Amino acid sequence: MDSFPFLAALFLITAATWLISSRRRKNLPPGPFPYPIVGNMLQLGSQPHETFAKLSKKYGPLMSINLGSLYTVIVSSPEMAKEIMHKYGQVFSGRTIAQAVEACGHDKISMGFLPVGGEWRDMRKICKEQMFSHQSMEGSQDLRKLKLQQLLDYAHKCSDEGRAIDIREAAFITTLNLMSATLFSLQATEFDSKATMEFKEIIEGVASIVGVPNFADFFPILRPFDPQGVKRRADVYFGRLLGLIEGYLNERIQSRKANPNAPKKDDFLETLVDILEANDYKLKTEHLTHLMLDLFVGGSETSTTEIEWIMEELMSSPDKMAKVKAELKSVMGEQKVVDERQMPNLPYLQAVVKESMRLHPPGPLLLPRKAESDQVVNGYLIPKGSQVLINAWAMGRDETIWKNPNSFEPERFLDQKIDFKGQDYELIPFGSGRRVCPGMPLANRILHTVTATLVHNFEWKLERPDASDAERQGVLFGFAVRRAVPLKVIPFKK
Ligand code: HEM
Repeated sequence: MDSFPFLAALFLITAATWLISSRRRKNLPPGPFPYPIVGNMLQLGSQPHETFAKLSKKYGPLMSINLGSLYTVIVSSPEMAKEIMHKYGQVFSGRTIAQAVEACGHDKISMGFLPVGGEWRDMRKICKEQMFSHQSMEGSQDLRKLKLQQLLDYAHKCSDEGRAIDIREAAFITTLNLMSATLFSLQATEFDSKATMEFKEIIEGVASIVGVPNFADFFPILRPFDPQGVKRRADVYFGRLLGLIEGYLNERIQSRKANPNAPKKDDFLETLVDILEANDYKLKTEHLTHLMLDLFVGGSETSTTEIEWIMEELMSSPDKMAKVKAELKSVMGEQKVVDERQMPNLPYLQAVVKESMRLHPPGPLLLPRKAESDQVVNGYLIPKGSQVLINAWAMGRDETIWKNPNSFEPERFLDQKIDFKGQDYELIPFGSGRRVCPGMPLANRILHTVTATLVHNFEWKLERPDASDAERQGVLFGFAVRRAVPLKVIPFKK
């Protein structure tokens, strides 16, 4: 019995030494000491992207860690990101599947999680050519204008009552409304209507489950037992959201049958019904309902989080806020809601959005990729099945790439052409390559128009100007990395 601690220590040391030496033997990317069983999980801390950024300074831009039994490679430089997402893009085009994503069989049918193949290609094609094409984005912009007007009305009401607006809350509802307008052309709802609230509750539920660390993802042996109840809860939320989407789709199919000559609507639902009727693709109704789920979940948390960061940065820099206001005034004049066509005339606003994305990419580690086969990158072997995380946050804060990387300086983007569309690897909040975010054209419009509407029409004061910097910059890691304390600001009419 007395010898137990000694034997246990001996076992741990032997296992760790074996893990490290096997890393060296196979020439895997270097990384911190992995403990047996847990690997490096205890080192992650509450902000894994920041921990990885620090570790990569020691171990390099291609570093490996063990998350339980999930072997993971972390990429932290634009050069290595280009290798992974472009040069070897086909190899690293897979996704690791979290247990939550298995809810309602989502992983087997979802564009966001299927491996690159026929079904995935068809859905990407529908998104690119039909839903997010320039033409369909232009076609649905008047519907989005109505939703921005609702945000404006709500802000006026708060201003009249001297009430603070929770920016996250208002951005979430507006984003959902803008997405519902684009996807379903839902009639203008009240700002806090029942339908919007139901969507909001479900999507927040999905995001909170997908964002929570789940032991079963790191120790697959636990998956059948679902020890944290993640899969059970995800089944409920995914089921409710799919039910709502199916309801909208069936309604549209029925109304087409009832009025075959009625004019078509400018929305994605109409496109989906056309696709189902024409049967051009080998896709079933479920592919399309799960696709809608991906779009709603993928688009709302991310956009909402970013709008809150943009407003936070502008509130912290009154001089930059004044510059955006002046630019908006010169372009919009007395007009209240910005027209999406005016975006090219607002270079400073565009620079503000880019700068916020550089400092606060909503998904700092993007969406996990997976190696579909063994691949040597920069002299190191990345074995088949490895999870690959791209640390976009670390690249955005790298002092070898950006001057004053931790300061909010939108001006840096005025005299250079760097964009976040996936070609400039130092700024890739939307990813890059085959799996780059398909919703970028809509996200781009949402971020700019919501910010413009808020900034142009009001002066803003913090509800709690005495809050410390630590409180204001504190973050919560999850599906998207957001402010820990919601930003609350009071609007004043000009
Ligand atoms: C600020 C807003 C947004 C950010 C920062 C963002 C970011 C991302 C990132 C990093 C990826 C993974 C890219 C990769 O692996 O290379 C992604 C994928 C995806 N995004 Fe977005 N996104 C945003 C908005 C949206 C919107 C508005 C939609 C839809 C309406 C959307 C739908 C999706 C989908 C479906 C995927 C999966 C694509 C695939 O795996 O093939 N996202 N997004």
